[in-house]
Amino acid sequence: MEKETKVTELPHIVFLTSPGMGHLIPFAELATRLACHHGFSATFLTFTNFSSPRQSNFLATLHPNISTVYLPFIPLDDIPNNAHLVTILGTLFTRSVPHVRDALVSLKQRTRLAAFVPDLFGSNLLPVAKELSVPHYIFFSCNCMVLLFFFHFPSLHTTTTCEYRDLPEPFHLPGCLPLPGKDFIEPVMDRKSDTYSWTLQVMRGHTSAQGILVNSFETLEPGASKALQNEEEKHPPIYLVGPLIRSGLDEADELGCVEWLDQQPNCSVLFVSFGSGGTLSMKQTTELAFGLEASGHRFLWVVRCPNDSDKSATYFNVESPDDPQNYLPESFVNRNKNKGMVVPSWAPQVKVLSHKATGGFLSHCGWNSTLESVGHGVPLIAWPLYAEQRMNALMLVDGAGIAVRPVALEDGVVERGEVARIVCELMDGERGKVARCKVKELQEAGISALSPEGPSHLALTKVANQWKVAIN
Ligand SMILES: O=c1ccn([C@@H]2O[C@H](COP(=O)(O)OP(=O)(O)O[C@H]3O[C@H](CO)[C@@H](O)[C@H](O)[C@H]3O)[C@@H](O)[C@H]2O)c(=O)[nH]1
Repeated sequence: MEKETKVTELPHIVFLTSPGMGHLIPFAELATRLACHHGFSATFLTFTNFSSPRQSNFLATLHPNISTVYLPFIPLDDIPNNAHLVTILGTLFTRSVPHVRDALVSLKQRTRLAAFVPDLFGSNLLPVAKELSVPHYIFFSCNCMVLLFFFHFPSLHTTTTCEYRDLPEPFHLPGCLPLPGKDFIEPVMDRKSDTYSWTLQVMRGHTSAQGILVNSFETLEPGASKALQNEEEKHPPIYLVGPLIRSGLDEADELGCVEWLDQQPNCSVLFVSFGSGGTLSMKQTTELAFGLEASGHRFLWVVRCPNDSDKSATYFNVESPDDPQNYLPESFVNRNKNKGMVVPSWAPQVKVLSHKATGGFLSHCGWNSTLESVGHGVPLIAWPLYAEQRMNALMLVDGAGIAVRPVALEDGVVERGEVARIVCELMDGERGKVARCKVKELQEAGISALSPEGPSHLALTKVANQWKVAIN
């Protein structure tokens, strides 16, 4: 009889992710693949700060060879309440250095530690692993275009002085569409801010990784992925390992979204959701509600309590405490009960996107949502809110051609008439038809990238083998 390998004998990877489901989900998928297909065990180092029941429940359901270690609580009392997300994360990661060092030392004694892999905010922790002679890589949960931006932006920073929205010409990243300054990632939009300095530091830190795993695949970003390969001598080796998305089978559905979808015609429902952190202003929530209603199309809308100042207000804790009837237009829910379902805070997104009744996705273009939409052949309405989402939207609409985008007024609000127009355009217009065909092609390409002979599977195998060799 074959002897079973003990978990402690397996090569071991330590992951460190920012708080927030948007970062945790793709890491969990990567860890699961490494455990199931490549014989690894793993530990998630997790911040006690901002940990939520949703996150801890999620971590508890992972593969048995994946465990969680909570880092000690890190005081952040000196950070203003209204500090930007990036400032909070930058401070959190920097202050975690001694705790991460302790955890790595201890795991090095107890396991066959093969690599330390933080997310993009953890780039300033790579030197800690280097000091301990632990291989150190980054898992980049955004796309190739954003990674190119990370590599090329620091030189733009030294050669320009104006705010980027005032740049006279778009920024030319190799292999990408010209990028207007107004569409740069949102944390660099104010050069004098703390957030700007943190972002620059995070970007520069990427060059000290021994390799960067990217959650994307060649067919989705042919130009950008090629450009990354062409300039490989300028940065760490890049491994495209995507699209890593969840199967969704284990998603809870307490509010009966699937049951409701079962009663709708094929391809008739627009799913509306802004990821784990996205919130709209009161005015925008009202306009979106009336616009969805006026479109005449069916919809399943994940609603959050409006916030007029912060578009990422629910990032650390997605639960929206208020009853949606308190902030949606009067009798909206009742009036639309035959055609629309409103779900507060959270829906089983992968189950929804994989349902045959779902025909479109109005999304903030978070990269996981984008990959999940592609992975299920669902075309999008691009509605970027913060972070790198404007860059994603540009790529999805003008590059991949799998999304349409509404036109906003000068104050950023998309009015109800425009909402109705764009919903009809996606669900039964010409551009929607083209987007639907293209996204189905990409869906196939994504499946084949991850198949046993596919480039993403082979890229992950290559890194996994390097990690195994390093500990032998
Ligand atoms: O009701 C919901 C809402 C979200 N999700 C899941 O939560 C994840 C959300 O991820 P994403 O779409 O990437 O959005 P964010 O949570 O906003 O992700 C952050 O992290 C991403 C990856 O780094 C970035 O692309 C985003 O801009 C950033 O905001 C996805 O897996 C969704 O399936 C659900 O299951 N149900």
